[in-house]
Amino acid sequence: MALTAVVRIPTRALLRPWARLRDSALGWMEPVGGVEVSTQRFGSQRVLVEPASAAGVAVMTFKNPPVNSLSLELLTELVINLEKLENDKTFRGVVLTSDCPGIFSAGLDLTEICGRNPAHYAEYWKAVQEMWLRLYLSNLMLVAAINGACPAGGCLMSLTCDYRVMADNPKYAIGLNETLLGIVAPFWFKDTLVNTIGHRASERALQLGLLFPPTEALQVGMVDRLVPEDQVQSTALSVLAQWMAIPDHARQLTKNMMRKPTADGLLKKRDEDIQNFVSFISRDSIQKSLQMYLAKLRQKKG
Ligand SMILES: CC/C=C\C/C=C\C/C=C\CCC/C=C/C(=O)SCCNC(=O)CCNC(=O)[C@H](O)C(C)(C)COP(=O)(O)OP(=O)(O)OC[C@H]1O[C@@H](n2cnc3c(N)ncnc32)[C@H](O)[C@@H]1OP(=O)(O)O
Repeated sequence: MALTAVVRIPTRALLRPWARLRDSALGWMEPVGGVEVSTQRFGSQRVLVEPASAAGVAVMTFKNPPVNSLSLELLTELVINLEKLENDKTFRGVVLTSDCPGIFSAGLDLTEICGRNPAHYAEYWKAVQEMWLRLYLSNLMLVAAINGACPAGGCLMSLTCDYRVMADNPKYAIGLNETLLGIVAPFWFKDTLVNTIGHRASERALQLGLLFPPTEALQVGMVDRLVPEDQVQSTALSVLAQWMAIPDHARQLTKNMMRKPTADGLLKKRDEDIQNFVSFISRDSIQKSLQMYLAKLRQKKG
């Protein structure tokens, strides 16, 4: 029999200034107090959410081809779908994965931070902050099933998860490579990395913009497990099954205790962080670096 549930979407979620929702892409949303949805399969244009066969678990799949870059739309849909899962108390764990072959996520969408105006940069950065805060502090157990390349913002997204399973394919790499683009990983990207791999390894990785192939990523502690490509999702689901054995309240309080101080670092100065980002990214020299990097990416094929 089909499993269905009523999911309440708080209206406040619809009122956030950055979330100028493209309602056409979010067919399940209605600007009223709540909406009934089937948990058989839901989501939106760029984020598919499917309940897994195990009770209480969902798989969230990003499908923003060609490279799952974190566009404003994808970020918005991600946060809304996460909130929807959190409000539905039947879900306790989520696997995050990608529908783009060979790519988990190419990170921030460079077209959102290059050649736009300051108001756009501010709106976009607020959405990036929101994605990080929501994932990092989520009460749900999150496991990243990293089935492809995972640079920069893609890496950040996976680092917010409680556990990372990566495909053991030397073609893939993961890391915060911002310096290679001539930009700087902000302090909360850095803090997330430090909390995962420690200070010294982060200092080196961030300065050099290191992208670690799977074996090195495992060694440094950036991922927790490597498996053959076709077992990434099934392994992530079995990891979740183990985590589900822990009483939720104890695990959630522990997660919050570990992560809240880091999240507070941003929460205390969100507006200042947006201003810093806007003034940094608007510099001519930074825009030139980004344009050159994008041009190189585009030329690669030709
Ligand atoms: C003092 C200052 C203090 C503080 C500073 C304050 C603020 C901080 C400031 C800035 C912080 C910004 C933090 C930024 C984080 C980021 O995430 S930046 C993005 C970094 N991402 C990357 O470097 C990845 C780039 N992409 C790739 O390496 C490859 O595309 C891939 C390995 C992901 C996939 O390779 P392929 O399969 O070979 O695909 P293609 O390379 O051919 O790409 C297809 C298509 O997609 C376009 N594209 C790729 N990545 C992006 C992207 N991130 N955004 C937008 N578009 C992307 C690529 O150009 C191709 O386009 P077309 O040629 O088809 O048009």
